[in-house]
Amino acid sequence: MGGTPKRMEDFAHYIMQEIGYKIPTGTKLMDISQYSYRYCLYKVGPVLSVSHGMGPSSISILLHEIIKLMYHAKCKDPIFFRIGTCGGIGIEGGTVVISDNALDGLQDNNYAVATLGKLVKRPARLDKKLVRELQALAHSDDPYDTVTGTTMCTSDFYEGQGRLDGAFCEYTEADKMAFLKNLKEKHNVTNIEMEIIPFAALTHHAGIRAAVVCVALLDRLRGDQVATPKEVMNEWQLRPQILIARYIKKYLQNKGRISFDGHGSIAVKSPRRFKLVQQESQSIE
Ligand SMILES: O=P(O)(O)O[C@H]1O[C@H](CO)[C@@H](O)[C@H]1O
Ligand SMILES: O=c1cc[nH]c(=O)[nH]1
Repeated sequence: MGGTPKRMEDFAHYIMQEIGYKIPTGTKLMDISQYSYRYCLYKVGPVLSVSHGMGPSSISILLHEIIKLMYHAKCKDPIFFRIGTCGGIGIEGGTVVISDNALDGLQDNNYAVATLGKLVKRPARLDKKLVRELQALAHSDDPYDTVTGTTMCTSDFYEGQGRLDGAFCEYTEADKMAFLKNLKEKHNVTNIEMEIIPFAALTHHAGIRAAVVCVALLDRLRGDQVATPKEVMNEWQLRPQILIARYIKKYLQNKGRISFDGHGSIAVKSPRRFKLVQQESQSIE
């Protein structure tokens, strides 16, 4: 999954080519969800490519629906990926970041949702092994860096990310820089985006392995505006897709029963059923 319908339509076509999936002659890939007018959804064999919009609320709704869909479709061991864009902190534009930890705008690593008038918190955890597997698939001859780091999730692009160029701004450049440097130095934050907290929390709650791979559109220590030309940004947005396609290809070549140990060798593991948790104490298999 990723933010925009266009990216996820492109990914559907790209992954179809990468895994050699054929659809019947005379047919074409369709957006199964086109009449929802909310998200796009493409199915390419064992891969679903779906857009989630912007921000925690949007992805949270989508995740509830996709987790239910996986459950009713009796999927075993699904893996969820978010392929996105982000602002980097102290990294070059074009760098790919695999998230190994998630924090919200208050540097908490829980997803807090007001539920029946009370704040319910769920831990936002990512699968560290999946992070290592993905990092092992970055090629040394890729013409860009692929790094691992903590990702901050905000519910706003402007004030939420300390930008000075929104409609309102009641802090100074110095305040912003102090905030960003503190994120980097004290909390090891490498990048900022807007969905990782619900993504990590809801997949973890369901027992689904999940990872977030984003390309940095800029270095926030150098500015706020995304001034990179469109063609360059479009090329950058392919980078997370390339990494995830490498993973999917390797996974399918090994019949879905593999794990990478980070050194190129493969270990067989048994498939798991994931949980659809309906109440805290009750999980349905
Ligand atoms: O490029 P996507 O996947 O939308 O991700 C990032 O871009 C959007 C903000 O421009 C937010 O959704 C943020 O998380
Ligand atoms: O700075 C950025 C760039 C992309 N997405 C974000 O959320 N922030």
